[in-house]
Amino acid sequence: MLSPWLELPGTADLLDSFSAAAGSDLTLHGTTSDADTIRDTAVAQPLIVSASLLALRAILDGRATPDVVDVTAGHSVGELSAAAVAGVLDDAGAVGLVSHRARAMADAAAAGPSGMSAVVGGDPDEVLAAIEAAGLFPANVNGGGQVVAAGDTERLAALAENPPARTRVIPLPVAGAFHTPFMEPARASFEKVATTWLATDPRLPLLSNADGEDYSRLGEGAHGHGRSTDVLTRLTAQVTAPVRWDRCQETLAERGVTGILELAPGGVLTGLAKRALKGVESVAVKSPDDVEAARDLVARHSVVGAAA
Ligand SMILES: CC(C)(COP(=O)(O)OP(=O)(O)OC[C@H]1O[C@@H](n2cnc3c(N)ncnc32)[C@H](O)[C@@H]1OP(=O)(O)O)[C@@H](O)C(=O)NCCC(=O)NCCSC(=O)CC(=O)O
Repeated sequence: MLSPWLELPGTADLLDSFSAAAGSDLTLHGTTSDADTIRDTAVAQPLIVSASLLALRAILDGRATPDVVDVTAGHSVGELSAAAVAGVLDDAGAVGLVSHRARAMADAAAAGPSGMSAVVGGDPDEVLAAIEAAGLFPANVNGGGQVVAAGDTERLAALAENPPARTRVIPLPVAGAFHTPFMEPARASFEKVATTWLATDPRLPLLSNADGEDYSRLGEGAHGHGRSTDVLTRLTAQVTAPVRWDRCQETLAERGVTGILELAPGGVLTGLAKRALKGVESVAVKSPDDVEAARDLVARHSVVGAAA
């Protein structure tokens, strides 16, 4: 997963700093660990955030993010990467924080057989009703006709056997029912770490998974504490709350976004954007081979980049 990035100058040192922050050997996991090892949530989440941030630094090549990016958002675990893109967390801080999140979620997922399945297509109201009737939760509302159901494994199997009209149910390779009440023990233990984590206010517009709002437009910050506290509070709540990626995409559309860059490992969000944000150009940065296309997209679409 990380081998191609390690061929770029400076990346090995950056990854060493991420390993130190994570308290685990991410270079080993990102290069030679087997698929089962890195599928473990406790390993997967810090690896995903590391891949995103190695890609970001490669694309920026020493430039400051606010000089290039007009707005940023991340999906579930990616919301921590987005917080780093916005400068709320420094890169190693994001990897350190996500490592705590990952261990807490892995522990909570080990409590019983649970999982997640994407429901694609169909009538949105019927899909939500069917998920509820099956005793499951609409964990990720991804837009473009995709809702991820989460909960007990047997109930997910029953939904797949009896899917809502005109839908397909696609099981996801994840260890538990993330973003649902199943994760309450993880939320409670993560909260103790997250709420005191070192953070600063966003330096560019950052959208929240809770409702797609830009943090600079939220009311909480007006009540005596900074935006960084809002971000940490919402990152904690996100562990048990639905990811409203549909609303994040709606905000991107309202802001007139014309180009989207998806950081590594990359691919799922550009896939969703092709359905929900038709006509918006996107590049998924999967390996260093995509960096030139990413820079080209930024050069043609970034408003702040054009001004800088
Ligand atoms: C469901 C996916 C696997 C689908 O990805 P694909 O690359 O296969 O996408 P695709 O576009 O080819 O779609 C697969 C098939 O479904 C069909 N299809 C897709 N979307 C459709 C729609 N809206 N309506 C009708 N059909 C649809 C396609 O036509 C295709 O059919 P055909 O096969 O006939 O061509 C992906 O979008 C995904 O991973 N979504 C879930 C994202 C997510 O929420 N992850 C959970 C993260 S939890 C997490 O991260 C935990 C944490 O917080 O840390």
